[in-house]
Amino acid sequence: MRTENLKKAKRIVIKIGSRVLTCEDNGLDLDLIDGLAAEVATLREDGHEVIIVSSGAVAAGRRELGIEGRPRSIPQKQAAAAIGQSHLMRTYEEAFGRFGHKVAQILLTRDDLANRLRFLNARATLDTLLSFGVIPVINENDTVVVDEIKFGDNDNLSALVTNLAEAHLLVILTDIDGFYDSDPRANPDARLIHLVKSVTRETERAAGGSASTVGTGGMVTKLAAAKKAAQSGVPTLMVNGKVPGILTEAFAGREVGTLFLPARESLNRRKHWIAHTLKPSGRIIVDDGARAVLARQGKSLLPSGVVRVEGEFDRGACVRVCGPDEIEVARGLVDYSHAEIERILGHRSGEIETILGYKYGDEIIHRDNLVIL
Ligand SMILES: Nc1ncnc2c1ncn2[C@@H]1O[C@H](COP(=O)(O)OP(=O)(O)O)[C@@H](O)[C@H]1O
Ligand SMILES: N[C@@H](CCC(=O)OP(=O)(O)O)C(=O)O
Repeated sequence: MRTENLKKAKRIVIKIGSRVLTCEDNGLDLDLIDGLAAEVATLREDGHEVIIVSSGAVAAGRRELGIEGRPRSIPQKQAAAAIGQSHLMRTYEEAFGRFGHKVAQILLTRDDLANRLRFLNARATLDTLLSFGVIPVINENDTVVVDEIKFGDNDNLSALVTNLAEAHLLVILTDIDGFYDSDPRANPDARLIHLVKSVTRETERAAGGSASTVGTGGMVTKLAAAKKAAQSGVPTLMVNGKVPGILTEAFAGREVGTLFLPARESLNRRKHWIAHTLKPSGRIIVDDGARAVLARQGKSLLPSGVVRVEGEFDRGACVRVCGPDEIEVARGLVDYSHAEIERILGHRSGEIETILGYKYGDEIIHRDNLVIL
């Protein structure tokens, strides 16, 4: 099953973490990058298309700037990313150049992917680069991001890129042999899990954060990424990128690292984008009855099931739908603004026009725009 999942993947996203790319002194590990380039070149020869999501800009740049530990302020981090990103690209260019491959830099913010037009543009650019045989190297545009438009970590970004590029496999390279039943740095008896059929709450409880000064998110964000990829119908392989030849071993069918299987029922690309790429701008609290029909019967959300609305948003915005216990059950695009929903909540759909004087439709969120979480 493992070999089949890997071999049949024509388009692969490979995420390389800061911990993999840097040495003890926090500079870029040039030998390691050369080794990875050789392995990726072999994957290309075997007919795979490869997109790299690479971290390491901040780590590489802070050494250049002589900053010890994590950069203390956001402008410091952004300055480190600016200097480190060009260093990173030069290193990839040289490493892949030895195998006759060209690389292309793509820097993204969450805003770029949340806007459907820019999302489709980014997809077309990626397709074009791949059709020219180029290896795209993607990172977050750290120099300009502020909290509101941040992916936050590259694990998350790599899952969104997997959906963007309609890739068939996500590979996460990190500094540990895979996913363990508890953080091996804290528990020496932790056991490596080779196969995760689905990321459940229990799986999530085993994941800890990052102990390093360069990594962001640790295992928590990696599991979240694997879960998002699974929802696109894509498996995720997590292996130790510090081990020379690890990709070759994995693709030869050896049981290395952790394989996360895709969900049996995957979301279509657009619904995945609604659930994971858009940032919700408010909440709609529904009653028990509405929660049950949304979750079990895949129905649209009607005004009669809404009890409260929180936040300010326009028609077309992405919002969270929560049950009476405030736990999020779904996410979707609204057909009415928060102000309109406040006026029609609790009413039957037939009354919308009388209350507002106009009507866009019977639903607050149509089922085509609604994703059950
Ligand atoms: N259950 C777990 N299994 C494996 N690693 C874990 C677990 N919980 C926490 N970790 C930590 O996650 C770290 C990898 O994440 P991180 O430091 O963010 O690296 P990267 O730069 O690759 O993103 C590991 O070094 C490990 O200490
Ligand atoms: N965009 C940042 C990386 C942030 C990040 O998620 O790092 P990591 O957890 O090491 O993948 C950089 O290039 O330094």
